[in-house]
Amino acid sequence: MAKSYRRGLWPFGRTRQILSGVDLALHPGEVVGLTGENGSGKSTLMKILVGEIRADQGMISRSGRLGYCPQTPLVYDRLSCDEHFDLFGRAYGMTEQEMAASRESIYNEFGFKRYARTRADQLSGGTLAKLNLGLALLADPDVLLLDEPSSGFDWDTYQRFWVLVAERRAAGRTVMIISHFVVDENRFDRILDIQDGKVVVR
Ligand SMILES: Nc1ncnc2c1ncn2[C@@H]1O[C@H](COP(=O)(O)OP(=O)(O)OP(=O)(O)O)[C@@H](O)[C@H]1O
Repeated sequence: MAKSYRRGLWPFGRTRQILSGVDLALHPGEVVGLTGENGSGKSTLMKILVGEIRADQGMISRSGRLGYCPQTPLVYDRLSCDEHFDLFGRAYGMTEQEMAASRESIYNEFGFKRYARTRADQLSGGTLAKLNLGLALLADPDVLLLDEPSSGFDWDTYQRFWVLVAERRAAGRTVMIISHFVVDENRFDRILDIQDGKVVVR
């Protein structure tokens, strides 16, 4: 696939090619890392994979349920954590029982039940990151796409995050994570690097 962005107003703007000839496939039961220098196109690629933006050229085929954790949390300032889970659960078509069970397990896993009724605009950055990840996990997606999910996490949450990723892999789910940390390298089955608009295996 290929993607370029136009900068400036038409007809004076210039087009900048971000991705060119990207070809990748994600398989069940694997944890894939996506790296690349700042501005290389990692978030752009992930946004294309989830359908948030369109590629200029190419074809994407998806199967199963997708969960997406964007780099900047997409939340509603005035809704509480509970209300977010409720809203997303309905959008996913989950029953009340399924949604409540999943929500409680996410609260327990990441230890933020005490903020269940706190509005998003009153959460700390780390708790907001937990909510962002929790919303992506809510419907137990087959494919989980995470754009730098752990940047606001404390050490304990960071460890729990990787346990959860390992559990998903064991359950045959796919996880793709944008990460800058070389220290995480051994946690991935494959690491893909974006270089000059293309995906290369590291
Ligand atoms: N909507 C947009 N319009 C114009 N240019 C954009 C747009 N979104 C991203 N870009 C540009 O495309 C390039 C790739 O951006 P992207 O966010 O995909 O990079 P990234 O690899 O995720 O970066 P980082 O590591 O800093 O998060 C950057 O130069 C960015 O400025």
